[in-house]
Amino acid sequence: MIAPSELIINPDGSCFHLHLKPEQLADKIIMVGDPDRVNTVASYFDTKECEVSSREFHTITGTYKGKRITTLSHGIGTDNIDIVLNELDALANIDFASRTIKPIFRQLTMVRVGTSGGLQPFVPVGTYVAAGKSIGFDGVLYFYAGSEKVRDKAFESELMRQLKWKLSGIQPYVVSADPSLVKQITQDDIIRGVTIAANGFYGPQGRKLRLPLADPELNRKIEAFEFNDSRITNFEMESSSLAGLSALMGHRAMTVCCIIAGRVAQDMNTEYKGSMTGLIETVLDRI
Ligand SMILES: O=P(O)(O)O[C@H]1O[C@H](CO)[C@@H](O)[C@H]1O
Ligand SMILES: O=c1cc[nH]c(=O)[nH]1
Repeated sequence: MIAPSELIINPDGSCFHLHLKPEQLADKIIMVGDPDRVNTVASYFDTKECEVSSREFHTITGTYKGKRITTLSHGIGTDNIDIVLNELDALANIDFASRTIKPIFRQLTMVRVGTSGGLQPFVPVGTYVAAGKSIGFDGVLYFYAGSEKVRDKAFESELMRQLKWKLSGIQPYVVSADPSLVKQITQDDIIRGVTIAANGFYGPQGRKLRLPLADPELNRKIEAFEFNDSRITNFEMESSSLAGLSALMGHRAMTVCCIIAGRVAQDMNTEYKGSMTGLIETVLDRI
């Protein structure tokens, strides 16, 4: 039995942060950072079954063209993904009444639809980029046993070498999104890239406002990095722990982003919400 302090169930039978009950979760999940983007995704639904809001976690479950889908916001950062993934997995695979793991595994399919900063001239503002691989600047995955089974050690070594890594205490890790899901969602019209999930928006993505950066050359080295014909395409803030934890748990997950900041051309689309709708429609159709 999993103790009440470890799997926290609210008095209404919902999980601690998401405030969702097991029966409110669909097998297909569209995740977004911004709680308001959940409304955009759900505006395409034909039916709406439930809507729950708690902190930055806003969830709507409904149907789209006959498919039952849950859309939920995870807020910003890989640490939030730790909460969201563990609670979604608990909703699917732990019996809340007996607090025991269910004998039959239920697999979830999760697509995160996010915004991102582009790092190459071939992914200008407005491009959709899927994270075939994610580089985690965070440390969430290291707290779970067996992380080495889902990490790409060769890629990690090459990254440390080419980036002449200087930031002590941070060891970037590399994980893959679910390959069959990436194929299903990207088909032949969405770029498959390598995405850095940074543990911050400013310094960790090489943005200098008032504070100087520890390695001011890091973005230049990231942009020049090349390994096995792949380049690092974009920055966002969740894809690494999403791909890594899902792989450890046995779920299918991936991230696809719309580029809203061109870090090479130094341009920005502050009116990006309109360009997210095309990506949301594509993911709804293909999930
Ligand atoms: O637009 P979302 O989905 O939030 O994604 C990106 O935008 C946020 C930073 O502005 C981070 O969450 C990053 O991953
Ligand atoms: O530059 C960007 C834009 C959106 N989200 C990020 O994390 N970085």
